[in-house]
Amino acid sequence: RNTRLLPPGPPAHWFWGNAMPRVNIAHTLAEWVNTYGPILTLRQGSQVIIIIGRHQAATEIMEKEGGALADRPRFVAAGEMLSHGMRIHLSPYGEKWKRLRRAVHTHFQPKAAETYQPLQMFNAKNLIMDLLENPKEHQRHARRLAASVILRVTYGKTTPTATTDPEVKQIHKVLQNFQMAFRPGAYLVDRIPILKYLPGYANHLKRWREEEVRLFTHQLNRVRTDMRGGQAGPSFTRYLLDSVNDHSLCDEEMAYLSGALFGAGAETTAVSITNMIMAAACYPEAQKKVQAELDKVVGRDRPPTFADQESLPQLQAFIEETLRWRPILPIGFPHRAARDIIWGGYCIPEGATVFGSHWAISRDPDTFPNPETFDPERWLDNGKLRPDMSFFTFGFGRRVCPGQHIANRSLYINLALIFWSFRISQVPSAPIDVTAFSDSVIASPKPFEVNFEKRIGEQALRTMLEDYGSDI
Ligand code: HEM
Repeated sequence: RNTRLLPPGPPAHWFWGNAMPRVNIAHTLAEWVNTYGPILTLRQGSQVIIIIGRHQAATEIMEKEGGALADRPRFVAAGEMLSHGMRIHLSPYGEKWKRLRRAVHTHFQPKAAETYQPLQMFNAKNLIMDLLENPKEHQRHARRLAASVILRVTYGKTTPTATTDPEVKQIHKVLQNFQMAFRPGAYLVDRIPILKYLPGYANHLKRWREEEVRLFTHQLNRVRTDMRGGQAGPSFTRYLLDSVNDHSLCDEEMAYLSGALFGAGAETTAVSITNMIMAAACYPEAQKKVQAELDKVVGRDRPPTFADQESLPQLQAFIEETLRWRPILPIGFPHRAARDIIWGGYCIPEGATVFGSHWAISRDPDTFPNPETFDPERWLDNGKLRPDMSFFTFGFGRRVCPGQHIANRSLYINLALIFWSFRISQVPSAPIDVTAFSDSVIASPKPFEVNFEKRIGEQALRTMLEDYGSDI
């Protein structure tokens, strides 16, 4: 019954299923959506995969049927062998996920996220100082900024968090291991789960697991020790340890939950900022409008703050458009259908893996006419942000990103300060390779040459930013 009602899709090999390209998967999915319709079926072996590639279908399926899609598919290598079911992202829907999610949600809901604003301003100022010193390294600075904020938010870590900091390097290494284990098709065990019990199979996953357990436990214990000594600043981990009776998480769950936040929040934020710098360099007219708005609302005698956010719709539209134009998770994150879902005469069968494909949705011509055009104006009506426009930057339904309020604040304050301080342009001899970003992902994109011309005199800028934000 279900097979007859499956959405259409490209022909698949009877045993292997659909061949997937090695790169630019998101683009291939978008082409298939153009050919087969808003939702399509793929197969990997016997696994049915449903791709949702249009805005309306995503709203009606991923959002309205959110309850049926709160589950994740099984990840044997990354979720079971490496993480022993501890990573919130991969955790199946159930009692444990609810406990983990509640803890994150409570700490990062909008009101609570506000308490980190002074810290975000302080780090945004540091990014400006880094750009003044060495503008060519802007991508590295964005990574350092994002790592610094997330480590401070998660652990209250007070040591300088340069990307060369040994602890940051170790955290990156653990994240890289995870990304390797999570890569689609990387491990046969994801197709043949019984291999998990084969002695000697993928032994390195055991070694990687020991490394991450050691690191995450060490971080948790350090906060615990700081708390005993009365030296722990506010942080997510401190909150977990303080309210252990409310959320009933054991030590390993707390250690992994904090550890997971770095993976979730660091590269995503860094790549978003880099994409915005690239968009500014590629589209000077759009940048000019944001700067005219900053000049009118803020002026050049004081830096922008969070209090200005509501009065800067042009800047907000620029951010929204960049997040649509270069989605941070182009393929999306997998969900699992817990029951049959009927939509448009098709059936998404129970057990199917379902992706809301961010890239394909971002190219939906009905919602975003001329989707390849970078046009912040599409988000505005009479100079105000349109309430009827949305994109799914932070995912879908019950699994929507719980860090979105922190992330949005980071993007706003950094972009406001960058645009207020600099005019960004391409270096004529080395034009930006926009295609290098077309698969914009967690992996770092190819470098491109950008010029940061000061809009505010350097000394005046340094003086005005002296007391900007606080390191809590
Ligand atoms: C621009 C920055 C960010 C982007 C674009 C982003 C995007 C996403 C997306 C698309 C998902 C998957 C949603 C789904 O399954 O449909 C997700 C999940 C998640 N994000 Fe973010 N995120 C960002 C920053 C952050 C930050 C700063 C944090 C932590 C403070 C965070 C924590 C998480 C967690 C814990 C999950 C897993 C939720 C679950 O499975 O229940 N993210 N994020």
